[in-house]
Amino acid sequence: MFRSVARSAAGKHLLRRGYATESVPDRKVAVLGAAGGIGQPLALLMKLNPLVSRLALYDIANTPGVAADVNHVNTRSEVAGYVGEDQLKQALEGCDVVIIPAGVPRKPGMTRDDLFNINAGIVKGLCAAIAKYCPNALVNMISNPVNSTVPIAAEVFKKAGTYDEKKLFGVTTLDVVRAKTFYAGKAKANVADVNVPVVGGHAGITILPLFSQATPKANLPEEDIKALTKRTQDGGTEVVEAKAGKGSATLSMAYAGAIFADACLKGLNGVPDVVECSFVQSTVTELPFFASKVRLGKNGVEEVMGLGPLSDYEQAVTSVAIGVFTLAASSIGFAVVNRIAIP
Ligand SMILES: NC(=O)C1=CN([C@@H]2O[C@H](COP(=O)(O)OP(=O)(O)OC[C@H]3O[C@@H](n4cnc5c(N)ncnc54)[C@H](O)[C@@H]3O)[C@@H](O)[C@H]2O)C=CC1
Ligand SMILES: O=C([O-])CC(=O)C(=O)O
Repeated sequence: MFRSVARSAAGKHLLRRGYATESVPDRKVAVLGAAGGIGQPLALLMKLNPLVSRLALYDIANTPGVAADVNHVNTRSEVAGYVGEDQLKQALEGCDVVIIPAGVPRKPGMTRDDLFNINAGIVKGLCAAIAKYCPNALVNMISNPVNSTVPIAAEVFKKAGTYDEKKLFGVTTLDVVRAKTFYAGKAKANVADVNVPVVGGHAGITILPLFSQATPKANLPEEDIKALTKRTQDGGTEVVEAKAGKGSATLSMAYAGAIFADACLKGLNGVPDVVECSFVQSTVTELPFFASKVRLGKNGVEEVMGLGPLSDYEQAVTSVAIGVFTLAASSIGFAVVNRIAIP
């Protein structure tokens, strides 16, 4: 449904923000896990996004308060809070984009895989509801371990007969955000001008920043590239340790999640050349899911882009990461089939 807002206050705001269109489509976005550490700032950032007309905030507790709070912000969207499974249907119906940061975060000493048992069950339940109530929505999976929660979501959607590989995304934008920040610091570049693709997955050495393709070019020495790569791969752990038991990245993740959801909305609205890195179904390597640059369009993924030219170092770390993935894939398969009862 299209609603002309060009002459309204919201329309003028959109024009000022560079979203110049005669009419802006109505778009409903849901955040599942909206009362959490990521969910709350992400709810605020999505409320600030002029492309959103309805914002549904769902959690198992506390969303009425978050929704009442965020709803007073002076932007276009109407915000509603939904709490508990009974209200999941209402939260999801009519959604164009569903963002999932529901699930437990890491504590120091844990890997993302340690979250699997709890988060796989949470994601499975939420995806079953998505299949039922908004099967055409783009799903932005934030819950960890992303390398496993995305294949689990795919399995749930396949069983429900709603799977569309163009509509399922593992959100790896925080890896890109970190790679840009760290590179800008080392290259003494303005971070706003920096671009760094990050491919692979979202855990330790599966996170592969491609600094050889970073712009602006800085010709950093090999040891700097190795240090930047390691820092990007360990970025999540850096935050987990600094928070010392109080969770993992929330604010930078909300920022990254908002960037990715905005890109999805722009793609849906037909904005050309919207490209972000994401963990998607892929034929770029032999692995079924892999993060790489993805062109977003009116149906979600329009093109999964290749890796481009890799340096010798990047080729070596990519081979190692693919090995790790292949090993893990057997356990993901086992988990999906045997440990998680797919409806
Ligand atoms: N993809 C990425 O780059 C990143 C992913 N994460 C992951 O995001 C997830 C959330 O992290 P935080 O927000 O810090 O955790 P949190 O514990 O602060 O919030 C999680 C929220 O999920 C809710 N929740 C639990 N079960 C639910 C269900 N069945 N339905 C709806 N909501 C449910 C909880 O009530 C809570 O409000 C974690 O798994 C974390 O590892 C965190 C940072 C980066
Ligand atoms: O490290 C974690 O557990 C959370 C996360 O995925 C990140 O910050 O990249």
